[in-house]
Amino acid sequence: MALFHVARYSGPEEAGPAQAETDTDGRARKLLERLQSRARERQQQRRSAPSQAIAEAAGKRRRRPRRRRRGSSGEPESPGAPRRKRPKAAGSGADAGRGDEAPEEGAVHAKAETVEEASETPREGPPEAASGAPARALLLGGFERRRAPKVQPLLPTWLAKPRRVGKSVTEHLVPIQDIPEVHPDLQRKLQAQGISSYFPVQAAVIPTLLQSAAGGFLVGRGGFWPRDLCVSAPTGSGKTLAFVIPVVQALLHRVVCHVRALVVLPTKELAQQVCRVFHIYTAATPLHVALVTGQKALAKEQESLVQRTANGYRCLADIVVATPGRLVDHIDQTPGFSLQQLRFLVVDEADRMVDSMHQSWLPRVVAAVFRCEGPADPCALFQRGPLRAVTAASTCAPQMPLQKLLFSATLTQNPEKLQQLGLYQPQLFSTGLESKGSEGGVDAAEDTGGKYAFPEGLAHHYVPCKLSAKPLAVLHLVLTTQFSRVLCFTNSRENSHRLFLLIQAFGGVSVAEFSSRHAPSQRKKILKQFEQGKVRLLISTDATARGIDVQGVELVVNYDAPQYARTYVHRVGRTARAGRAGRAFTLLLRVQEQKFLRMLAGAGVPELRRHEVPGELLQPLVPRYEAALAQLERTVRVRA
Ligand SMILES: Nc1ncnc2c1ncn2[C@@H]1O[C@H](COP(=O)(O)OP(=O)(O)OP(=O)(O)O)[C@@H](O)[C@H]1O
Repeated sequence: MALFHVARYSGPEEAGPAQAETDTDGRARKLLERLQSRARERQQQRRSAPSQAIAEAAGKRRRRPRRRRRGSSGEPESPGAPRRKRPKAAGSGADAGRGDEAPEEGAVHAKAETVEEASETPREGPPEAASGAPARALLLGGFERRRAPKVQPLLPTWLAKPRRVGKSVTEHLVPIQDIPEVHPDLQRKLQAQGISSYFPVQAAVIPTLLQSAAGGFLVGRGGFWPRDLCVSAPTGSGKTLAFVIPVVQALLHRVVCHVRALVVLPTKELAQQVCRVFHIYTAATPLHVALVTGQKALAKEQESLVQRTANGYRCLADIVVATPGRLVDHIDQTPGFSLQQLRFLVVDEADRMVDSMHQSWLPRVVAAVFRCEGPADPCALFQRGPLRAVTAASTCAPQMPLQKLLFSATLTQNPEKLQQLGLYQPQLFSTGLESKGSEGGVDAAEDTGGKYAFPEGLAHHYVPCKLSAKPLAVLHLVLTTQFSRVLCFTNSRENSHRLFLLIQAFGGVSVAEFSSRHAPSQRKKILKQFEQGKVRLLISTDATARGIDVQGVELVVNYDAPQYARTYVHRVGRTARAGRAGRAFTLLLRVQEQKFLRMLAGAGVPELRRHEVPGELLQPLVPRYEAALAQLERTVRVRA
């Protein structure tokens, strides 16, 4: 498939031939001057040295057996043969011209030998050689270190110049009626969900996708494939509907049920959430949505995907929402499960999914899409094959394209990573503040920086505190703020568990724990309780950091500081969604402060406020906290 061009770095080799020549000339001239000055020094030394020493040195040298000269072929020269011209001495222009790099060790010795040999053999020319001056090997090198030129990031045009999308989800919204391309039934459903306007990312992406799907399941006018889409917009800005609406509309008038849209997400909970949204917008349509995440037994999932008939298998799902592992299981093990009619491949949380490419789920999906069973029928009405050049022959039978749609709040700008997705003429929609690099590297900022966009209603704080005071600080934040739903993140499931037990023992706060310690069904139940407000404080690992949309989360606490800016963006993005307000607090040890502040500055956090929690405020909690600690200790001892 024709990909975008990756020309990532313009290093010194890209400085151009003229520049390279100038560099070489400059170095050659420098070397020549150096050698000439050394020759002058030697001459002066010889003039001042006592003639006796010179004679001795000359005598000693004369006693050494003379080497036999060999031709370049390695054969001894015949006595009658004319003497070949000796290689020029080190100071000659030819050598100087070659000396633009510091020679390797072996090369130095070889050169030294040549120079010594030259001084042994009488020759015409410089008088010092004839006078039998002491031979000294001339070692080249010792050139001053030059700073390597700064590497400029070079982005492909589509990444460097994205289509800008408004960041605010409270201003300049587009009323639903202003995009008449959206089917009236879908408009009605949107309104029934309380949605009267499109958020900026939806207003930009929905019409673009609908236009590219105007040719139904076939390629567009002129035989051209639709472009793949990448969307980078803040957390809670409505990316889900930006793909749900156009996908549902494009499939509305399908006649035969086949898997035509596949949505791949990193976690089961996220897949469930997206599946719920699809169910809302496909209700009262002939479209079927299937969820394959491994939450149910494989056989149960197979029943929702295919049905055995007298003639083979019948597909039961138009839209499949899946996690990558389980999807591959079905490709391998579900008879009759076919992706050969797939039109849309949606990759949500795309940067995370790129990281999981080692599972090779994407090549498996692409292979399943373009799988050819038996010899290709040249008279087939529709053709399916990987992208090729548009020719008269290729356009005579209608083609079915595969369009990839990537969504994330922290979409990677690393072209090498994105290239793994095999995008076709991608188009980027972004709310990002700055592009990390630019086309041609002219105004490139930095290599790995890049700023993320954050929800406008989100206030960022950090709380400096000691390790031992961290649980107390969490309790203080929860008890003093009176927020009804607080999400607290730790870096490991052990930390989550310990903090949960401690706060449970402390009492007074309805608390629950969410991590891979729990079975999927338990996790589902816990999330539901949190959504319903039955649990006030949910202590979680990063399992809920991405995509989870729980209404009414007003406070996010990072009990453990996140290690990466990307993690921070997703964690704090669980609050201040869809234009609402929210607050994020990160507890920091003194040693973490500097690095964390630098990381957030690089990530583009608009304002990070320091929030001191004085010891006096924690003091009233201490007796109960110590009792809880003692109780926890007893519990741990009993379990051990
Ligand atoms: N046009 C709209 N008007 C009002 N609310 C909306 C609109 N579009 C989406 N929402 C609501 O905004 C919330 C966040 O949407 P969504 O989950 O799609 O965000 P997201 O951009 O995918 O976030 P994340 O990056 O965290 O996954 C949801 O509760 C959704 O119902």
